[in-house]
Amino acid sequence: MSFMDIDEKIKKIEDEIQKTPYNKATSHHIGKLKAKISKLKEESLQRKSSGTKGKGFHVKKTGDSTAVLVGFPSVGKSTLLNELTNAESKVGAYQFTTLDIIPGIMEYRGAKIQIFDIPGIITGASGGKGRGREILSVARTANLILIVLDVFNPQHLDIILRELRDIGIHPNEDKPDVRVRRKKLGGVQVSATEELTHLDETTIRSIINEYGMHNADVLIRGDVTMDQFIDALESNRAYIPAVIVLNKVDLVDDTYIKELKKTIPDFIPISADKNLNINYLKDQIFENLNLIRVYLKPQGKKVDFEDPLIIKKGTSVIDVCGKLHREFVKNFRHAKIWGDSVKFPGQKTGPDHILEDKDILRIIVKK
Ligand SMILES: Nc1nc2c(ncn2[C@@H]2O[C@H](COP(=O)(O)OP(=O)(O)OP(=O)(O)O)[C@@H](O)[C@H]2O)c(=O)[nH]1
Repeated sequence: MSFMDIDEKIKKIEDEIQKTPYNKATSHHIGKLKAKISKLKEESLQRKSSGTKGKGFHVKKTGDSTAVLVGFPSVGKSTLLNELTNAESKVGAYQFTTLDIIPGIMEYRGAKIQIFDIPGIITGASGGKGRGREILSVARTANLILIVLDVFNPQHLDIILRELRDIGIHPNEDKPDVRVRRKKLGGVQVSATEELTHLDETTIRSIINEYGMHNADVLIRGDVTMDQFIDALESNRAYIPAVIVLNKVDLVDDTYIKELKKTIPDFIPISADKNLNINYLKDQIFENLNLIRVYLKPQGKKVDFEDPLIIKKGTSVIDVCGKLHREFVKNFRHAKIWGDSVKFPGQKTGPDHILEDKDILRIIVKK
């Protein structure tokens, strides 16, 4: 099947969905059609990326975590990258100055966060859509997406979100909790932990069948929608937190910003050029990456406040031991902690204790 065939096929099925009234009796049919579309889109994506293999949008990751800047040309991504990081990205007074992926390192609260600038989301006539998508797929590998909007073009947000979704990225969404276990016999058995208001068993079966499974146990947690259920069956989905950044606010007044707040609920207003609100943005990047700092206190030594260990929120004491040295895991006795995660300073904890930002940690091992 050529690209054209795939696109046409998708269009045809979309038209059919449009024409089909949605009700209990048609739900399973619509589910099947949506699953077909999802599979075709996946096929088209796979081809686009294999076609350009080796041309190199592979970016080396360094640092504790990575974020990527996504936006239209000339919204000020290069300027912002230069403000946030040590990179020296070219800033152009015309569009399309950024043609490569430019990485920079932002040092903040002792963490080294790698930030990529990728070319504007619409890459223009020469780039073509396929290449644009290819580049955009770099976002898939990031831990955080920074959607950069120009203050005069807030409507770009919807386009960006759609483009991201088209390549399987779901910004700010939780991964649907759906487990499917194939079996040899017994048909499709569905169990759910709560009432499903968007899906019935026939629809679930029809979708599962479309994916070539006729015997399987399906366990669903949460009231998932039909689209979420289909997404859960695709392996290629990325659920990544995103922050919306509104740049060039130096060009408008407060009333303008207030108006925008009515249509875009959550954005961070900044001016990359005039250095407005950049520190707050750094703070929000750190927060949304879900990072915390832990200061280590080696036995008989002072706390190392200079070089904190940067870890993910939710990390336990024993996970930290694993990062440091396997001896700490093997000979772990207990930990002593000073900070927000404990009731009193120097409290003894076990291996499963979850650390919090700015905790001081001392690991005590068996002699
Ligand atoms: N007034 C104002 N101008 C800005 C701001 N940030 C960037 N600019 C200007 O906007 C223009 C585009 O900035 P770039 O940083 O090159 O934009 P870009 O998004 O990297 O553009 P591409 O490389 O084409 O993708 C330049 O003339 C910048 O000086 C800002 O906060 N306020």
